Amino acid sequence: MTGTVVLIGPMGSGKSTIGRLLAARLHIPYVDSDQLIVSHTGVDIPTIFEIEGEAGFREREAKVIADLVEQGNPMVLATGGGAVLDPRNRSHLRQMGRVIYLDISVAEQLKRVRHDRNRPLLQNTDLETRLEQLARQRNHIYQQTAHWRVSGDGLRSDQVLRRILRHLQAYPA
Ligand SMILES: Nc1ncnc2c1ncn2[C@@H]1O[C@H](COP(=O)(O)OP(=O)(O)OP(=O)(O)O)[C@@H](O)[C@H]1O
Ligand SMILES: O=C(O)C1=C[C@@H](O)[C@@H](O)[C@H](O)C1
Ligand SMILES: [Mg+2]
Repeated sequence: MTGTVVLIGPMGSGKSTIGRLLAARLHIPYVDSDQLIVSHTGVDIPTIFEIEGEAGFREREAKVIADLVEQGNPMVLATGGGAVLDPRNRSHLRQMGRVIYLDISVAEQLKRVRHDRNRPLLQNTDLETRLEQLARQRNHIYQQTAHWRVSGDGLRSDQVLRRILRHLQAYPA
């Protein structure tokens, strides 16, 4: 049942949290595109946005994802919330393996990201309005990009993990 699993979805949907758990269960490496960008640049994501703008960050993100496709080894890849905006990334992610959309409501997102300072798109703005706007812009893209969607609302990480494992078992690579 192993093969690469890619997690996509909005900020706070749990891609990084569940990605780590899933990789441990599948005994394959965990890779986080946001983390790779941070380790390559040596600065945090807000600093990259400050210096290079969102466009600069997106170019770095596309490069990291293109490099991962080349690797070809099974992994669990947690993507950044905006990775699917670039059509090159959408095609690369589907090439890598099974793409799972972690879906959560804005209400649940609000609870999870309210105090987080590490997400530049959510700073200095009315958080709820911003999250709703992003959801309108992006949710259909997550849906189109993914092979499967799992709703995480009201579920603990271990419960989401169990759902994903059941799905992967039912539909082996
Ligand atoms: N199932 C869950 N129930 C409650 N809280 C959760 C759950 N999954 C993750 N969280 C919490 O929500 C926050 C965001 O989770 P996480 O960083 O995994 O999201 P993400 O999808 O990787 O976001 P980003 O796109 O910004 O990287 C963390 O504080 C995490 O502990
Ligand atoms: O939703 C987004 O556009 C982002 C989500 C984060 O994972 C980071 O990739 C960055 O903060 C941008
Ligand atoms: Mg993350």
